[in-house]
Amino acid sequence: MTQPDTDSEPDGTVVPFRSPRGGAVPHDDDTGGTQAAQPGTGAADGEDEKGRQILPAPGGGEDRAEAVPHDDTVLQGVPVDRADVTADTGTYLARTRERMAQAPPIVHPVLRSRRDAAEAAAFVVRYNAYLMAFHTTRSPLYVLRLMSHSPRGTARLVARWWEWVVDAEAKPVRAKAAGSGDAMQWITLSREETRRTRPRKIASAILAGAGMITAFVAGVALPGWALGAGITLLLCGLGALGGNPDRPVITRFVSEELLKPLDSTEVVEALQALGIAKPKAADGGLRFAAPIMRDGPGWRAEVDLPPGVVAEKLLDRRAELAGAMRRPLACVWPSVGSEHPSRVILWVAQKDPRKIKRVWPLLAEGQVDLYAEFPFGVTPRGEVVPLALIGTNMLIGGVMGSGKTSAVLVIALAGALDPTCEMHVYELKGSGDMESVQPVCYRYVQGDDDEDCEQALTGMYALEREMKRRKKVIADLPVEDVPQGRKVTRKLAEKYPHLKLHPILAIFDEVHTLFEHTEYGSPAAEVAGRLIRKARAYGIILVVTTQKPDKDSIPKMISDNAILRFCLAITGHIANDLVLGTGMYKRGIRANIFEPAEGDDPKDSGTGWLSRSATNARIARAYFIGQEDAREVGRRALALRTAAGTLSGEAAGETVAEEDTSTIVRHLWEVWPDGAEAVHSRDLVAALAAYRPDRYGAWLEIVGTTEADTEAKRSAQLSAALKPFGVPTKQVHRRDRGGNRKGVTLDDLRRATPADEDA
Ligand SMILES: Nc1ncnc2c1ncn2[C@@H]1O[C@H](COP(=O)(O)OP(=O)(O)OP(=O)(O)O)[C@@H](O)[C@H]1O
Repeated sequence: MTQPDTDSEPDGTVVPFRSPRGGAVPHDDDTGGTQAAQPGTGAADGEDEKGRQILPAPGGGEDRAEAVPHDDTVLQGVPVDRADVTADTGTYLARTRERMAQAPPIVHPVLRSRRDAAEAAAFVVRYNAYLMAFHTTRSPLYVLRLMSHSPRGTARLVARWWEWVVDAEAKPVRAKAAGSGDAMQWITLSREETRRTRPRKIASAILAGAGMITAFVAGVALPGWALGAGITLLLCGLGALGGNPDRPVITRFVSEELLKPLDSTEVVEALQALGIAKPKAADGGLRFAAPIMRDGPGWRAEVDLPPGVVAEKLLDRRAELAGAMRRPLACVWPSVGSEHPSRVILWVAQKDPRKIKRVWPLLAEGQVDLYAEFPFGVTPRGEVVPLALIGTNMLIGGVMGSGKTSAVLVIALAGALDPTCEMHVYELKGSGDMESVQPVCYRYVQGDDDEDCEQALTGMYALEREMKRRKKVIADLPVEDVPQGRKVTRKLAEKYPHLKLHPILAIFDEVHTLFEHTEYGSPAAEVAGRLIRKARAYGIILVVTTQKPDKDSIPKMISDNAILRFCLAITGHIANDLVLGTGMYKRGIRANIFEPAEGDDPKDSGTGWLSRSATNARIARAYFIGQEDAREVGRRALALRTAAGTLSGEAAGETVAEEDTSTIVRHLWEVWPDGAEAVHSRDLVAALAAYRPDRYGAWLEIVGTTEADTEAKRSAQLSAALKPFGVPTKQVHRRDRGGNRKGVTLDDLRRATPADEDA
């Protein structure tokens, strides 16, 4: 398909034609654009035939009646699209600039990157070697096929020779002369025929004789192999003359999906099939912004969709697009271009990425430094996607079979391979997919029962306590040790090993199991919210995964404060934005373009949008590490830690202390003044903070603009914490404590206390 030449002049010539009443209409032959409404075109008054508006002639208004008379006189319109107004794009400079902007690069893109050039060269060599081997193995078949055509070749050769010997070309002329009764002409033609054919007949006889003698001598004198080769050659030669175009001798190598380069016809036809390009136009109303070119291990097309069609439309229909192109889903990657909303960047892989085995570079050897990057996955183009976790936290979301577990396993194994990293793993699916890292974990919990959720909650409390410990020790350090602010850095961790500031990787797989728990869900959401906001500064990396990205399964605090986000296949824009952040769906960062695994077909499993922000989002497929390989890595990690002496917690055979999971209701009973029917929130907050500073001490740090505001804010914290347990705060009167104030009544507290708990 050729592209429209945007630089050329309009094709048509503008000719004067009659006004509705027969008057000639003047035209502006520079632009070709000044045309008046023709009779029968249906164009409205004040519009040309293309619907462009025509203004009344200068001096319009009152004078319009004169300028556009209702008789045969000429229409004096001035086009809205005036040549002088659009002159900017018409000048040589403007046109040349536009041309230059679209000019192909001087150095072919493949040659710009050493990696691309090497890959292209290797590919060409591989391809030609393959072709050679392919045809060489089939050459005996080709010879047989050729020989099978030899009878037809012989017949063709004999027929042609005979026609030449008898001068068959001249036969109709001689027959005509014989029919016309012109004796002189006939005699002349006969003589001529004899003169031409006699030497041919003699030559043929000699050749036939020589041929027979040669055949006889060869048959007698030549060895069998030479005779055989000669006959084969002769038959092949005759076979070549008897070729049939419908039965080619050479097997053509055709691969629909593998090597078919992307071309504009394919793009246009696919978009037409989807109803996005115009059905009848040869170019589908599309415009190719740049020539289709090789881009890494695939091709890249930049297409402007027809006016009014936005590129986002195509994102939602990736599977249909791949179907229309007859290419595997994993090969077709549309994205929205940055120039304007109708620009599509279509990247098509040359080979199905799922069939390219990508091995995690750390599978067989190597260690990880969690303060630096480690390989997490690959882009559809095959580029390695690194991940740096220190100073961040991560939210991974996706439907069942989207590949969350395998993605988080890469992270867990990376953590395991850093001997300094303390691993806390809560695998709340209970499938055992993370067992490979258990031997190196400080704390490992697997299962989705109540006690597993309880342990996950206590784990969160323990992390919060550790965070506070680190915060305190860092706050006590001299300022020159923390020039970049009071946070954990590698330098700090190495300088003060006794302070134990090593990285902690805490993974909560399928965390919705915990957040949805009737008893532990609410306190877990609270503590997780605090951890996700603050822990990263202290070297504690929180990674949570969920297969239920909805507001009940991911607390707002987490979806709002997650830094790294990996959104695998999901359904709908709400889930998309919960995992990736508000507004991402609108910006075209859409994870509903991925398909989760179906049966044995992994489809897009493991593939998702990895983002830090809207401008830093890319599609990545996490490395897939099979369970056997993962166990091998786990064994290596154990050996590394044993050698480094960094095994701790359960991995070192210690019993990790059980945390207190008692609820705020229990704590209220502990601090409740004997005999009081009601207690003010202000007093309860102070009592709770004194009783359990690790849990409630933070409330006293809340400060408002006035004393009353401070009190109100702290009381609000208490109300929020009691709400999940059904304990309301309301106006209560205590004469001895300042009269009317917000507080809790003993009755309400009793009602919220489980029957088996002794008040
Ligand atoms: N990166 C990947 N590359 C190739 N295949 C993958 C990848 N990740 C996952 N798969 C395939 O998809 C299947 C489902 O993956 P996984 O169990 O990780 O999904 P999940 O989202 O955790 O599912 P569920 O929520 O049901 O536990 C795996 O069995 C595997 O075959």
